[in-house]
Amino acid sequence: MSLPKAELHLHIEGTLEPELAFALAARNGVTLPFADTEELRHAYSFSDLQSFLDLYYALMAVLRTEQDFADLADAYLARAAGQGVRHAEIFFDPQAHTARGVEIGTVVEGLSRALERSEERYGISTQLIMCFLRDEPAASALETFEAAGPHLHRISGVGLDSAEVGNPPAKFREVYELAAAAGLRRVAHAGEEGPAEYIREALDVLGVERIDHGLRCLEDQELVARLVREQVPLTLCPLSNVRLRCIDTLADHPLRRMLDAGLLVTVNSDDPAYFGGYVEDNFTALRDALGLDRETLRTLAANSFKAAFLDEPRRRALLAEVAAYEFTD
Ligand SMILES: Nc1ncnc2[nH]cnc12
Ligand SMILES: [Zn+2]
Repeated sequence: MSLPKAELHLHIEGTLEPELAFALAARNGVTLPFADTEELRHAYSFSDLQSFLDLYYALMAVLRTEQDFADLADAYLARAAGQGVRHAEIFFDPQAHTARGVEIGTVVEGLSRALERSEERYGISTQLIMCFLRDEPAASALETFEAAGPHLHRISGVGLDSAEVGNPPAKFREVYELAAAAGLRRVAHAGEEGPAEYIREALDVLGVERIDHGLRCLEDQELVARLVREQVPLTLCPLSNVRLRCIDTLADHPLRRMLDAGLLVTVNSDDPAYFGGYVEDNFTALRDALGLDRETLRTLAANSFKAAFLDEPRRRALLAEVAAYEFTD
């Protein structure tokens, strides 16, 4: 049995494994520009965020029907269950699908079909977070929010992702105001490739409750002090950071320094099909690279539940499971 944990930074489209991509391509009559899964896997070598995003968006061509989205989410949940995940807050990118002629209702209803059965099947509670693509115009985010209107009862929050540099959080002030008025939770990617200033802007202008990545906060000690004081959760993704060359090697990852500074950090997988591991693989790789002891791993698991948008009884129950967990390896 694995250490119980929440996954708070997971793009469902980033869980599309090569085998499922080819199966969906065959089902939908889509031709992929790769001969087979092995050739596709060879393309998983990235120089930066954009080089990954190019492949990530291209492969989405195979996702067309509600059943495709349900199959994608179910495959993720089955794997997550094997990695100790007890709660998952799942990102999706509606504009990447509507731009291809797939309606937002197809995406949300398809994902929800799998999510609705997740507690019963896998013991994983779930929420959906709708992300806006920050390299698209603000008007497109507003249109997306409007199109999501009939499905908002299935969506817990909004997020901001895609190419960060040159697309500051403030560009999305209006749509975040609408989301807040609709009672949605707010998060945003900031400080992955972009500067520390974007983290401050996400907090001050968008009113976010969590920062996705946030790695570059370390360049601004005043900001670090604020994140510690306000206990703003940071959803770190260590294997992603190495694959997208935000850091050179896992041994260089500042996670331990961040914990020691008092930051509320969590460990997540981002796009596990592309970055070489799901969430527990991230825990294990960090443990091995940084020499983390069991109590530090327990702290990281507890942080994931502290940072989650859970109701208090379930948060308490899951924190109790973490406290009682007995390591066997
Ligand atoms: N790591 C990441 N950063 C920004 N946008 C993303 N979309 C999917 N993964 C992402
Ligand atoms: Zn991400």
